[in-house]
Formats: sequence, C-alpha cells, structure tokens
Amino acid sequence: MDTGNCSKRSVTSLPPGPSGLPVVGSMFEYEGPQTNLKWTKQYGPIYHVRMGNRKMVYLNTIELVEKYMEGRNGEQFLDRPTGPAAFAEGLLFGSGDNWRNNKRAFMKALHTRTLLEDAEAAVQNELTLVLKDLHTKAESDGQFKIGDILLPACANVLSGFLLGDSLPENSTDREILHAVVKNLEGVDLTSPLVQFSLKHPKLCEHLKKFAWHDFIDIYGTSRRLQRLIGQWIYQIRQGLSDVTIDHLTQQLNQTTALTPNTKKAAKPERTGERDQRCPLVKISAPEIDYSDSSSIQPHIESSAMEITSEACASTTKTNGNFHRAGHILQRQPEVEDVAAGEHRSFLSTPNDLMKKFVSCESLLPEDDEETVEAVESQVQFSALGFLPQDSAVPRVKAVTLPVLMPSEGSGCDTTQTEFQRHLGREMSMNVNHHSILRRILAQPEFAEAEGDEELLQSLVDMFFGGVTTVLSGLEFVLMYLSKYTTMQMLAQQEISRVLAEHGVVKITWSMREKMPYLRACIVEGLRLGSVTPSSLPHVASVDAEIEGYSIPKGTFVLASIYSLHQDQQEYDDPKDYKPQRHLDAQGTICTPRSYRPYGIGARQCLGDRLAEMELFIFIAAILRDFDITSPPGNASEMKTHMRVVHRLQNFECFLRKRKRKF
Ligand code: HEM
Repeated sequence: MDTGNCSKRSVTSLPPGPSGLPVVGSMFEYEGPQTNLKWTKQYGPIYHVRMGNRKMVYLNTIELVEKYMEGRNGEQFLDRPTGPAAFAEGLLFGSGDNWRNNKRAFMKALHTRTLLEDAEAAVQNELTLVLKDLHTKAESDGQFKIGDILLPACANVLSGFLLGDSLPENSTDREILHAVVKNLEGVDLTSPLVQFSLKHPKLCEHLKKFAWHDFIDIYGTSRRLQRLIGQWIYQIRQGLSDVTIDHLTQQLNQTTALTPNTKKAAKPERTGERDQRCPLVKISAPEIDYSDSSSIQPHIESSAMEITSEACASTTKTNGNFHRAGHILQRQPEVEDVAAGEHRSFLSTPNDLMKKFVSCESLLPEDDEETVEAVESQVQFSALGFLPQDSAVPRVKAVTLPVLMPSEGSGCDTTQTEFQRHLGREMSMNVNHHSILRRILAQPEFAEAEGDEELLQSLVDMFFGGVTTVLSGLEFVLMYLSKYTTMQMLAQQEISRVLAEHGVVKITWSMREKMPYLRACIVEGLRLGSVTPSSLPHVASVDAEIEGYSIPKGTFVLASIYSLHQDQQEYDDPKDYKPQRHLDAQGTICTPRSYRPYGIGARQCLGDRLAEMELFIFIAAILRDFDITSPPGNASEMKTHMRVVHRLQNFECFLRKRKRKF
C-alpha cells in the first residue's frame, strides 16, 4: 500500500498539514469537502489540521481508513468529543461505556424480525402525504424547493418508525417536530460563531439581545425535541402498566353485544353472544391462512368491498345512513382511480385498510350529522370489542380488527390463535406494543429511570443524525436526475417495467433487487453528494500511532469520506455522475469498497438501512409519478454548503405529472 511519504518511519510528530493562523488555526481556510482534496494533494493521504485548539488528523484513502479505523486498531479511536448542545453522552457523541451501552441497547432493539416491515410502514405512510403535496405543486406548474416538503417527511418517517405509527396530521406533536427540524436545518455547525455560542451558551444568552439568536437556537431545539420524546416515553411507560396484551386478549374473548347504533351507551354489556356482534365481524373467511399474506390479500379486498353493504344491512334504523356512508367509502379517490389489478396493491395490508377507514372518516359530510354519527358508532363499536374503554388508542385504529375476525361456529378452533398470530402485530402496533421505541425502553440498559438522560439524548441523536442526512441525500439524487434526463428516463423505464410485471402501482422495498439501475442512480448521488463528507470525529483514547506519526491522546481522527468517494483509482472521471459504474456485467449493483457514505467500523451509522429504504421508496415513487427538471445549469455548478451536513444550497425543481404506462 502506498501511503505517501510517511510509512516505515520511527514515531515522529503529528502528520504534516496547513499551519493556519494563531488561535483559529485553519478554520477560515476550510471551504467544504473539496478543501480535503486540496490538502491531500498538498500534504499526502494523512494530514493534520488545527481548528481552533483542536488537532484533527484526516485519513484520505480506503486502505488507511480500513487499517486504522476498523478492527483492533480502530478501538483506539472509538471515542468522540462532547456533542453540540448535548445533555448526556448519547449515541452520536458518546464515548466509552456510556456509548457502548447505548449502542448495544439500540442495536438489540432494532434487531427484530419485523424491522424492515416496521420501517417500510413508516416510509409508506409519509410517502402518501408527500405525493399528495407534490401533485399539488405539479399542478401549480411552478419552480419550488422540494426540500421544504421532504424535510418534515423525513422527520415523520423517523417518528413513525419509533412509535409504530405516524403522528396524526395537524397534531401538536407533529407541529413541534416540524418546527424542531426546521430549526435544525438552519443550524450551521461549521460557523465559528455557532461553535463559540455552543462553547459559551450563557454568554450567548446575553448576546441574544443583540440579534445573536440565530446562532444559539440549537440548545432550544435540542430541549424541545427532548421534551417531545420525553412525553412519548412517559405515555408508553404509562401504557405498559394498564394496557397489556393479556388484557387485549381478554377483550377479544368477551366481545360485546352492542348494535352499531349504541354510540351513546356508557358501557358495553358483555354477553359473549357473538351472533349479535357488529356485522363487520361476520365478514369472515375461517379457511384463510392468517400467516400467509398472499391468501389474506384477496380476503381483505373482498371484505373492503362487502364491508359497507354488510354494515348497511345491519339495522333498519341506520340503514340509509350506512348506505350513504358506504358510497362515500367506495368513492375514495384512490379506489376509484385504480384499475382492478392495481386495487390489490392499494389494500395490501390490514394497515392499508385501516387507513382507508381513517380517510373515509375525513370524507364524511360535516353537515350530515346522522351519517357521521352512524359511521362513527360503527367504528366505535368495532373498537369497543377489543380495546379497553378508556384506552388512549384512537378508536378508528381498531377498525380493521373485526374485518379479519372469523365468525363463530366456523369450525376453526385455532381461529383466535391464528388471528392473534397474524393481527397481533397489527393490533399491538396500534397500541405501540411492538414499536421500536417500546423495544428500546424494554432494554435493561434503559429499564430504570436513571438511564433516562442517556436514553433521551440517544433518541434526540436519532433525529439529529437521521433527518437532514436523508433529506440531503434525496436532494442530491433528485438534482442529478433532473440534470441528466436520459438517466432519469432509464430509471423510469425500469420502474414502469417492474410495476407492470407485478401488476401493481405501489413501490415496495421488496422491489429493490429488480431495480438495480435506480439503485445505482441513488448510490452515485450519495457518492458525489457525500452528505457527510467526513465521518464524525473519532477521538484517540490513548497515545497512538498512525503510519509512523504520533497521534496524542485527545486528537480527532477522521475518515475523509469525500476523498474516498473521489478516489481516482476506484472511479474514472470521479467528478462525473455515472450510475452505470455501479453495475457489473450482469447488471447487478456492486459498489467499490471505498464507497462508505455511512461511515466506518464500530461507529458506523445506526440508521443506514432506514435511510436506504427511504431513499429508494421516495425516489422511485417520485419518478413513477413525475418528470423532474431543474433550472438550466450543470450539476457541477450547483452550490453546496456545510451545515449540519453537506447540502445543496438552494435546490429548486419543476415537476410534470407523468401519464402512467402500467
Ligand atoms: C443518507 C443518510 C445517512 C447518512 C449519509 C449517514 C451517515 C452517517 C455517518 C457518516 C455517521 C458517522 C460514522 C462515523 O463516525 O464513523 C453516522 C452516524 C450515525 N447515524 Fe447516520 N446517516 C444517515 C442516516 C441516518 C438515519 C436515518 C439515522 C437514524 C435512524 C442515523 C443515525 C445515526 C447515528 C445514531 C449515528 C451515530 C453512531 C455512532 O456514533 O455509534 N443516520 N451516520
């Protein structure tokens, strides 16, 4: 390995590098990731820079990075400096045992069979809203900043992923979260003034009066996020004690004898007479295998169709009202728009069906109280059978449960077990029983309230690390595709072909293997964009040595991801956008070992899989629905800046609705 002029020497001083100015060092010389390339040319693949009083050593080849930041050598460089506005060590900026405990607990919580499903549910939920907004923008025919729509969506995906369900639209929690990420987006961590304000928060409190508030809001942002997450934790901990799975099972066994028109009844009488139950329950198919989603699917579809007419026929009093409600349900735009084959994808999970009901509710005529009341009582009735009356769970969420509930006398003894096996997760998800956050809370590291500071900081870190990164990745990929329209067209053709093969319109994570070209476009966008141009700082926890240079304890050691991604030995014309370079002769995706957007070794990104899924599903769905263009100019002329992450400075685009050819 050629590591420049520095190998095989006796341990000497720090590696060479720019000498910088007194006090500030090279702070004002750094102009973004291309400065790393400039310094590499000048000083070799290992160089040393002083930023203020911090000594930073950059490793600029994959060989050096693998040798010193992974495996045994890497253990000397696992610590981090104190984080900006941190109130505990947490995940991003934790060191030593605290970080180890936090990371182990989070990894265990994320190591679940349903991780991908949970993540996908969160992404798909947000995608629906994103597309709605983008369609509106496309109709207005103007140029707009797509990041304004994608930023809150990225935050919502993360909250949905943690909570097991989206924060309701227009809810206060959602508003707070959006305000927090908007603030975060504006923070410029590279600014010396921000660095100063982080070091001297009290002093800056006074300087605030002189319009310094922009620089120091990161503390307030962090505190607001902390409070919001603290509430979620509180709610879940409360819920754990009074809503247990056993309790739900009991409720399941004692179904109520209410008629759909019993909304005003204070407490349901439990008679165990299943025949009198809500007609929705009767829509059943005991023969179906609940563990096999493909056999459930047609059942869900037919249930969805029958559901309203069955419900309508239930009582004479409310017959007309339900009938009208049924029409409204069936007239939902999604259902009407799609052809028969595509319908399947729309209702592919019980969760989809649930959403259908939720959106049905929002379509109910506000001025027709009787209809609204009839539908609500139906929905409420369905919920009452399964959830404790005082449950904080919104009633509409339980509405899917009866739909798949086999009826009495079906001859299927295992019905209930099967029901729970398949829908247990769905049901649990609604009360957050299996949400990732609930799993995190169940880890012994966080079981006691004393662990709450580390827990809270780690959760705050997920948002600090997992929102603007994904947003920036999305923007880079969309920017390149808007400039290279032939590549955009190739990706769109691939998407159309795969959807046509599946006979569906919905993009799912399971389709990724069949869309290697699109994935190559994403990989190439992340390579060139280098959202995090260097790893976060790894700190030497002992006096160490790298290729003959001494690295005193406390020195920051960073992998220059940007340099790895621009390595001329790995990539010909490294500055060019060439997705095909990541495809082998068989057209399969293959990335070189220097492709490391998510960092290195034990400190590697915790959210890489969620990020990959978000990028794939969001971009595929956007390209499915729209042609995207941006104002004239080369991709290389697009201005970027370093804030919390490396980001396009002002990416605006036009969308034109595509005609579906599948
Ligand atoms: C395109 C999107 C993303 C990119 C490019 C990215 C990149 C990175 C990088 C380079 C690191 C530092 C690795 C190192 O120091 O060696 C990191 C750490 C981290 N990321 Fe991400 N990330 C992304 C998305 C996410 C998401 C979605 C989450 C949350 C779900 C997340 C959570 C974290 C956390 C908690 C750490 C700290 C890990 C540790 O220090 O042990 N990231 N990420």
